[in-house]
Amino acid sequence: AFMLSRYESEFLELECIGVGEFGAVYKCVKRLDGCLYAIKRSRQPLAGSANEQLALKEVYAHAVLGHHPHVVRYYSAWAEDDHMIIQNEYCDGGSLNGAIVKREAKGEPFTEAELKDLLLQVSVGLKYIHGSGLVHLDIKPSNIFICHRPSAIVMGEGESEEEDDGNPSARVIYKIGDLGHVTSATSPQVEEGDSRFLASEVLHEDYSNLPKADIFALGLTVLLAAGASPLPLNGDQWHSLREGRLPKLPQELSPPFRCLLQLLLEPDPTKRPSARELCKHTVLREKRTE
Ligand SMILES: Cn1cc(CCO)c2c3c(c(-c4ccccc4Cl)cc21)C(=O)NC3=O
Repeated sequence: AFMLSRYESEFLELECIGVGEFGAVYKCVKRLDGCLYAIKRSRQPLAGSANEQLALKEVYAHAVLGHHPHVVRYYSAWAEDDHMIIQNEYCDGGSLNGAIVKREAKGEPFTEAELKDLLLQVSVGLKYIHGSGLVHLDIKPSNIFICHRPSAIVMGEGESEEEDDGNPSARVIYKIGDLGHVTSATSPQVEEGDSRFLASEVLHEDYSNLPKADIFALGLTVLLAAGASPLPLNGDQWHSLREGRLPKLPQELSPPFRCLLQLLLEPDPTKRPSARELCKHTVLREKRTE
């Protein structure tokens, strides 16, 4: 087009880092500030369509959620050339899904200490989202992004609002991303997320405990990081994963941690711990056992 779009004038596109039916995500550098951003460009949904609703809910959620260390940060969104564009924080460590694939390939699933760190960090992010009266509804490894905290203490004007989660030793920071399914926990318009991570009560349209559906999906997410085999989309295996039994794992986990994971997958959502309870859970708080 003769008129340079805002996307082209403000950003230099470095590489495509993801493609889906939604559109594509690019790693870009903003010409003005020289910083990296992840920018998703998707086809402008038809005005008044369900997809338009989804696109708007994503932007509303980011606007409401503001800044949190364990939620991917939102910078801007706009429409042009028949596309919707959202500019988010670029997480330099890829997605948790990518990390799981890499570790599996090397035959090194996450250790119990790493699994506890993952569960604790994502619980802190979920506590913030749930505390804002919202639910994510698409928690899964490909929607959790990794930032590598700089090893040296970065001098200079640190961002004051990023309160630390009190974990000085963590070199890896997990951030909840893709808010495309976020909705109100109390007056929800539920757009189901990935069926592999869907709690059975949501499949049966029981929306009375939506925050606990995020907890269920988080339980399956941690199990995958622990080395569980890929999750079924449907069928008998799908149902047996929702009867409260843990799938086979390639590693022995300590009984207290196994119990906690089992609780996350409880068929009865009221028996699953809340994000707030997980953040205080002794199993996750104790010093590293090894
Ligand atoms: C596929 N993919 C890869 C990455 C980079 C990981 O090193 C990524 C990011 C995002 C997103 C994203 C997800 C959903 C909506 C908007 C965006 Cl920008 C997708 C991403 C996002 O919001 N921030 C990212 O880093």
